[in-house]
Amino acid sequence: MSVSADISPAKGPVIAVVGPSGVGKDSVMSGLAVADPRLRSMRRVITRAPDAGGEDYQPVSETEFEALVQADVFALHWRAHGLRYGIPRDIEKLRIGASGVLVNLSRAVLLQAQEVFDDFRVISVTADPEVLAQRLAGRGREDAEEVQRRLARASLALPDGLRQVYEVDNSGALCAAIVQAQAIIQAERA
Ligand SMILES: Nc1ncnc2c1ncn2[C@@H]1O[C@H](COP(=O)(O)OP(=O)(O)O)[C@@H](O)[C@H]1O
Ligand SMILES: O=P(O)(O)OC[C@H]1O[C@H](OP(=O)(O)OP(=O)(O)O)[C@H](O)[C@@H]1O
Repeated sequence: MSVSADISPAKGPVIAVVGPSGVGKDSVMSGLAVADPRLRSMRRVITRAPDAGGEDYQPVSETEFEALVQADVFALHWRAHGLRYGIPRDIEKLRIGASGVLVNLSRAVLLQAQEVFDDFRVISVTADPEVLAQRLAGRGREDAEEVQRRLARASLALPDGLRQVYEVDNSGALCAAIVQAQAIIQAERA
């Protein structure tokens, strides 16, 4: 009788990149993904207008989003900023053979995410409050009122009970934050 070895490729961790609006989550994620092609990025489903710019996302209507919820398509979904966001269960396929899958999550769903994903890490991106205000205004995706609403949510704390949380300060140059995040990911891999 022969015993066959398990040769299925390993699954990379789910790496949540979190922090206040405008802190640089999408910018850090893009920089990490460019530097390491084995690091994948999860495309989110969002009830946002299709032409809003910024991250690559799948735009859907409220009705379409609700149909996806009912069809149990999402591993995680939440509401914030008047929008609905979903992470399809397909994220598990993206993990196969990857060094990790980056995903932009709400700080409010992290404990749930820790239960859903068997290998889950959090990179918490921070920046000084005045820097946040400048970046949000400079990005130009939201109007002034929405920028104020987002700034009011900036200090939301991370939940207690997260097992693997690492902080990256993006108050300065973006490349410095990317280097910090790379060091964290590589140290965890070693
Ligand atoms: N370190 C940085 N220095 C200068 N501008 C930055 C830096 N990081 C991000 N930005 C800019 O700030 C804005 C918000 O960044 P973004 O990645 O969209 O943040 P988030 O995804 O956290 O909302 C964007 O216009 C981006 O180009
Ligand atoms: O609960 P919080 O941690 O405050 O996060 C709320 C939402 O804000 C971010 O969304 P989005 O990417 O649309 O906005 P951002 O790019 O301005 O951060 C994040 O991905 C969450 O969906």
